[in-house]
Amino acid sequence: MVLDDLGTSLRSSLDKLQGKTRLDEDDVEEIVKEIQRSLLSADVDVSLVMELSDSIETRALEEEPPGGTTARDHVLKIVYEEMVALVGDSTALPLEPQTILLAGLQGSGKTTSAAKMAWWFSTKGLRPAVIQTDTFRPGAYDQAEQMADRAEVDFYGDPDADDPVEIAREGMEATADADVRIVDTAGRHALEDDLIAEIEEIDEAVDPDRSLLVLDAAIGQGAKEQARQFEESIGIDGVVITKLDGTAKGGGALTAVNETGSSIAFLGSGETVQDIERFEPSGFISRLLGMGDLKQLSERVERAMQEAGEEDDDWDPEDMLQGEFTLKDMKRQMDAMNRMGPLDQVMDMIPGMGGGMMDQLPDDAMDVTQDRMRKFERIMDSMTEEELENPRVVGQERTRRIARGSGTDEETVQQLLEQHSMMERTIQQFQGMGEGDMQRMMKKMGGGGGGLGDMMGGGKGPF
Ligand SMILES: Nc1nc2c(ncn2[C@@H]2O[C@H](COP(=O)(O)OP(=O)(O)OP(=O)(O)O)[C@@H](O)[C@H]2O)c(=O)[nH]1
Repeated sequence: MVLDDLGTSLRSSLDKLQGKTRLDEDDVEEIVKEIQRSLLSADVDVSLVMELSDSIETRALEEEPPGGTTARDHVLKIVYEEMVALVGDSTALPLEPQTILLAGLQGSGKTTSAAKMAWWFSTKGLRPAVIQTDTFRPGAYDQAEQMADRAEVDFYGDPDADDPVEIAREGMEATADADVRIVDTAGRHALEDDLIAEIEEIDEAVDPDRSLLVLDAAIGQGAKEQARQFEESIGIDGVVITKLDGTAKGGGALTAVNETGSSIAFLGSGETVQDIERFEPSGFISRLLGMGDLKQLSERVERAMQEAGEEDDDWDPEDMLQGEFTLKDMKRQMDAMNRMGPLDQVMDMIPGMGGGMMDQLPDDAMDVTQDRMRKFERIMDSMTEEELENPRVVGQERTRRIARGSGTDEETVQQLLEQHSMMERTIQQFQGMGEGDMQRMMKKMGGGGGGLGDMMGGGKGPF
């Protein structure tokens, strides 16, 4: 993930301030050095690193912490504010009808991002369309069409035409019904003059509301020059960072954001159309600093719950908070969890659980959890309807039968039943609460006591 290393090292130097009420120059110097080291090793441009660390240093030494604030919280707040300002302190893309032009070098991920963004807008109730103008790369048309199909969004392209400007113009007419039009353009190996001339013409033809620069997270120092050129030719309003699922550090993208005076718009982290997140500066930096990101988490939970419910017409998550919590409900919750994405990503969004906690778990801890979830699923598949509805009927004999039928052992069946009663107790506590208060629910999840947090190994459950 971008600047992962920065998050980890910052947290450890901030932790050294624990208990202190006053900061001395040595403390500040140490933290600033840590920040510089991490940013530079993440490929952020040197002058930008100096600028950022200077302002953190000055503020940490000059600003008086408000009464009652510890030295650690004071520095954390300053680092947070400066980092948010660095990545762009507003959300680059409003949720409204608009035309978006995508620019970037070959292979940066424009075509994939066009479909992903279209999918994202469609989940927000807008009608998107992708317009493919890449006549340069053979196969670009088919790839774009297939991805738009997977995203279930409108698509326009013309495999027989060879003038991208003409395709763009016709595409705008053909997609007049769409709310959000995303115009994909051709990339080249490097910033050649003809690429710039072509994108300027497309820019003129479609007159976009926003132009976004698509950057591979692996790009290093080259980002600055690229950003400058695109900024000069078409004006850049935001950056889409792709391939964050790889090992890249993403520092170059931050440099591009700074160079264009824009913000990060989207983060791409995989090859399927759903692997995208709208960038929210405060949430992102909170996550980086180990403060959690409740907003993203609640979006994911909501989506996963919806998807799990779509396949099961009789199920309404609200019911769970009213009546009994059966093993069937638990199974649905597990399904929903599986849909939320890799557990370590989800964990990072939970306050108090993310931010480095994962680093401290043994490497195979998550595998054990996933493995356990799969076993639980098999066990539930071997249970009768009656047992699923009322697990209390499962005595020793039935436990033996279920263990045999599911190819697991009696101990695991027992653990499942214990897990269920723990979750049932937690759900019963929720039943007394007001309407879906995510914040409190998440606290529960993170704090142990039988909720989803336990299922992920966060509490004292059987994992
Ligand atoms: N792992 C991963 N792969 C990605 C991501 N985004 C794009 N890719 C892959 O990167 C490759 C290039 O992506 P494209 O979307 O074709 O890139 P492009 O910028 O349209 O390329 P040109 O049309 O040649 O300019 C493809 O194999 C994509 O599947 C991502 O977020 N994660």
